[in-house]
Amino acid sequence: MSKIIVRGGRTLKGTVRVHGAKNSVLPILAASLLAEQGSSVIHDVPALDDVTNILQVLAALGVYAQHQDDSVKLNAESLTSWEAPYELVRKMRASFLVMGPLLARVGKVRISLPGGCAIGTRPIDQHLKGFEAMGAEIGFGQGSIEATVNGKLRGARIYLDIASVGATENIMMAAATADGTTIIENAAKEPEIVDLANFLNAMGAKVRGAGTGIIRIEGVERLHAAEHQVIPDRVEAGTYMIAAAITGGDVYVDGAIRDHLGPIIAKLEEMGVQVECDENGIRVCALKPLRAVDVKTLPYPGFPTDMQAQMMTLLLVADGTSIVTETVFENRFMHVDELIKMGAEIKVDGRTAIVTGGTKLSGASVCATDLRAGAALICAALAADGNTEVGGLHHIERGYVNIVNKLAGLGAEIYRAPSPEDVIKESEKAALQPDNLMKQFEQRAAASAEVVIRNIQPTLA
Ligand SMILES: CC(=O)N[C@H]1[C@@H](OP(=O)(O)OP(=O)(O)OC[C@H]2O[C@@H](n3ccc(=O)[nH]c3=O)[C@H](O)[C@@H]2O)O[C@H](CO)[C@@H](O)[C@@H]1O
Ligand SMILES: C=C(OP(=O)(O)O)C(=O)O
Repeated sequence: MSKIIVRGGRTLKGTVRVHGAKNSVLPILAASLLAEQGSSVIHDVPALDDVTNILQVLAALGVYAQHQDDSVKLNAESLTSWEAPYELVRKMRASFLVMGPLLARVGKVRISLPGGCAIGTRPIDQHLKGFEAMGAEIGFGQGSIEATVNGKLRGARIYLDIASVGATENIMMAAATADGTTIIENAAKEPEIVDLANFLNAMGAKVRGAGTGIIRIEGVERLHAAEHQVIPDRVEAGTYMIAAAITGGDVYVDGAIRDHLGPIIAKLEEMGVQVECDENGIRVCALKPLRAVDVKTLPYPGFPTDMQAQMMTLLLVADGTSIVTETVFENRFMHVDELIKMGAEIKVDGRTAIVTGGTKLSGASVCATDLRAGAALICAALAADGNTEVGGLHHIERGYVNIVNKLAGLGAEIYRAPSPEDVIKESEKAALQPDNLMKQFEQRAAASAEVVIRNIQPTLA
């Protein structure tokens, strides 16, 4: 198993750049399915496992994708399938975001039910309620959902029981080319919803009100390809802000957007961390002892659940006791047991964790149980005495581009120790690179030429 190894105690200093937002790029790539004409170009696409995965799902549906640096060009003019392969959907819940665009574009979709995962059961009833209200017929069988619509989807008024990010996105995409107007009430307000709406509008859609609780989508005849720059990742930015604060450091997070990080900034300031924002990024400086604060996760603009685990690690080094309440997912305290291995004092009671600050953290062998739990363990390791080995890297690599290099660039003592299987996988991957394939071909050609010459020479002699 590959591991990240951190020797704690270094103060982080310098500048770190934030990549494009995972949670924006996934629905935006799914939305590219809606373009009947031309090639969409998406900029600042982070090189994450989740991105590779959704691109594979799109490829299986007939989308032709080309990478250039951190941009991706996608042509969805000729779709070839309406079935998202089980093997790919199983790997990533967000694959479910192709359901809305496929229903709109092809009128038919088969996709496996996304399972629950470490952080909660994560049902999809609100997505399906929206599609049904728009005229789709939904059937279940053998772990899959099949949805069909007779003719076109129809605009509808849809009240979401929960302001679900994924359901809001899926319904927005389905509604973009529906007959008539769709109104989503109690819609999610996250910045990623606004980013998706901007992309859809650039494709010719008429989406109004994204970022508020009521989104109005006037269906248009068809959508075309568009160019779009993904917003910076607020969770990645927030994670580096916490990493800076937990080491008493001074870090400029290049690309972080103040308006997307309101609750993180507010909590850091309540704790006594100095935060300065300008139009290009956010500087975090934590020189004084930190104060304990209470944190409750809520849908945007509340404190993001995706920052709860990282924030909890910062509370461990503050003076006093803090209460952390998780209201979005029912099982998102999996990092607590791992933090306890590092000497943390945390008591969990249902959806509340009582965090005793000021206890000394020490290095241990721990494992990421989900993406943000992994980020939190790395933050804790930066502040701990001695070496920490963090396993479960496949979770972390879903959401952080080059986390090891970025932290090392800020002065952390951190490296990635690959497993023997990883070394083999890397050499297999390298062998498949076009340059290396050509070299292998040339080597084989030279070797066989040598054999031929050796075989021929005695005859000639
Ligand atoms: C790829 C992506 O963007 N992922 C983010 C998205 O996930 P995702 O879109 O899956 O999260 P949702 O907003 O849908 O989920 C919020 C809550 O609603 C519940 N729910 C959701 C849908 C539904 O049909 N029924 C239902 O009960 C979920 O179980 C959860 O308890 O928003 C979450 C909440 O900010 C973030 O943690 C994830 O990082
Ligand atoms: C929970 C997360 O992502 P996903 O919805 O893709 O599982 C996350 O980004 O923290």
